[in-house]
Amino acid sequence: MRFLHDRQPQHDLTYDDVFMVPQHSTVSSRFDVDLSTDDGTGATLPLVVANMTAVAGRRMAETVARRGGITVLPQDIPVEVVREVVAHVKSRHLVFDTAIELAPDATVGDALALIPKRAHRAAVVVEDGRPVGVVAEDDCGGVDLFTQVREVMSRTLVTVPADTDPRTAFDLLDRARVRLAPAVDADGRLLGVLTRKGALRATLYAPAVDADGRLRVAAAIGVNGDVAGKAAALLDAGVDTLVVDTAHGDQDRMLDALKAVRALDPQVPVAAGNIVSAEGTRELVAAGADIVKVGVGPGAMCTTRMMTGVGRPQFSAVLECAAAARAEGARVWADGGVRHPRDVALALAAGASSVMVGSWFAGTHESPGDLQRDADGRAYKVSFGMASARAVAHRTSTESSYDRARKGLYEEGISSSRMFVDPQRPGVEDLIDQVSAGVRSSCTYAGARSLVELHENAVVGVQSAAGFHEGRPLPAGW
Ligand SMILES: NC(=O)C1=CN([C@@H]2O[C@H](COP(=O)(O)OP(=O)(O)OC[C@H]3O[C@@H](n4cnc5c(N)ncnc54)[C@H](OP(=O)(O)O)[C@@H]3O)[C@@H](O)[C@H]2O)C=CC1
Ligand SMILES: Nc1nc2c(ncn2[C@@H]2O[C@H](COP(=O)(O)O)[C@@H](O)[C@H]2O)c(=O)[nH]1
Ligand SMILES: [K+]
Repeated sequence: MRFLHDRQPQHDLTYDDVFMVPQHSTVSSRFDVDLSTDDGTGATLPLVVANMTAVAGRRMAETVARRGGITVLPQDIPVEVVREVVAHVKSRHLVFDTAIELAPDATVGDALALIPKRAHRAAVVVEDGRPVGVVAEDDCGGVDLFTQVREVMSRTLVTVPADTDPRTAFDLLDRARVRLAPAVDADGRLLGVLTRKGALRATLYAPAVDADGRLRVAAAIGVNGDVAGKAAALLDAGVDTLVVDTAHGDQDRMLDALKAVRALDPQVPVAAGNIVSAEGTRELVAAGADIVKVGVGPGAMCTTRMMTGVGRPQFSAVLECAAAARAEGARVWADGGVRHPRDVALALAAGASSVMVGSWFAGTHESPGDLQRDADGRAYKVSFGMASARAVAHRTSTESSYDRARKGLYEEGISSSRMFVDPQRPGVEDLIDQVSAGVRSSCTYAGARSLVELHENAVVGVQSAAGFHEGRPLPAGW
């Protein structure tokens, strides 16, 4: 990446401060762009879901890995639960979404409680392991909550045989004019659900899979306690990337933690952070990090900059740290502050191998929280920061009352925020579609067929607030 007219900026910049200038391109289609990362994680899409309790759970991990990204399970989850989640994610089908299964005598109330947990917004009614009907939200209107689902389900079933290729499945669903169909094995047993969009996506994305062809998932540990023991347990559980995470990554505890993890000879990439300087990057790489997590203060749930005055505008932090990491053969993830596809493209242009997203993905069906509605009926999920009083209280629940009270003083995150679900893009895959479309397009504007070429070719200029404002759409006119 170079700056327009080779003018070096006089101050640090964030995503809103910069823009990319189109370059001559020989890439004739956005579908010709390869978005695979080169950081050893096996991701075919440069997105990492942040290790935040309100964002990253099993459902998110499965869905994002199916489209090529990676989810980092938070450090606050007990190891035995991580083990169970990893096994679950690795048992998921690479094409079909996991169905909500209901017995015919389950109630409409059961269906309505479970359907919001799936972006495809339906449940499959199953008898002896075989689908006998589908219940969508619309089928549940105007009946008592204790009505059995067998009375409201649609019985005209289109099923997709297991070995159908996604393009054929798309045509099958299109011709049958159904939005979704249960997928079945040769004995007619339920394997999952395929929507028309899911079939289309299966032709566009490649799942992030391990050497055995199973979906990949990462997990985080902190820098306190028995770091080696916890890391060994996570590796044994089968995590595909280990993330060592703390607010101030450039500290002795982190270097000790990294050395302890390295001593285990993990056969998976190790990410560590957070830092925002070239020196910090070099230290973490020297201590054993393959990937360095960059970002202090840009996160949506993060109050660090207001509390401490510490941090660094994220675009400059990523640019400097990515150069330092690449010089040592390592990579960086740009962590935090991503609110638009453009932010992802700019972080990749600056040299990040992948981009971490937290809060933006909290407001989707796949995040762990329950869907709630405000007084105007707008759907939302609750999000909170990992250094918020809420998260700290949870993390320290086994410590003495005195220690908990002491730690409770150092709050650097928001404890409760409403992340509204975009009615046009309620699922994380809808947001992934948007990011992937935006970044593929950025690459062709930069004449790049891959993310490496995007970083090499990108020409970035600095803009005023008016320049940024000019780029915003005006859906309501002016
Ligand atoms: N990217 C960002 O900007 C930030 C991210 N976070 C996220 O919050 C989560 C919790 O992280 P964290 O607060 O580090 O908690 P941890 O439980 O990981 O503890 C951090 C350790 O570092 C010590 N420490 C020393 N200086 C600091 C400092 N300035 N800030 C925090 N800890 C310090 C703490 O000791 P003692 O408590 O005795 O001081 C403690 O032992 C992580 O997921 C992290 O990524 C949190 C803040 C900023
Ligand atoms: N200072 C704090 N930073 C936090 C907290 N919880 C998470 N984070 C950081 O934010 C990113 C995600 O950023 P987002 O803009 O996509 O939400 C995450 O990976 C952490 O680095 C917190 O409580 N305080
Ligand atoms: K912030």
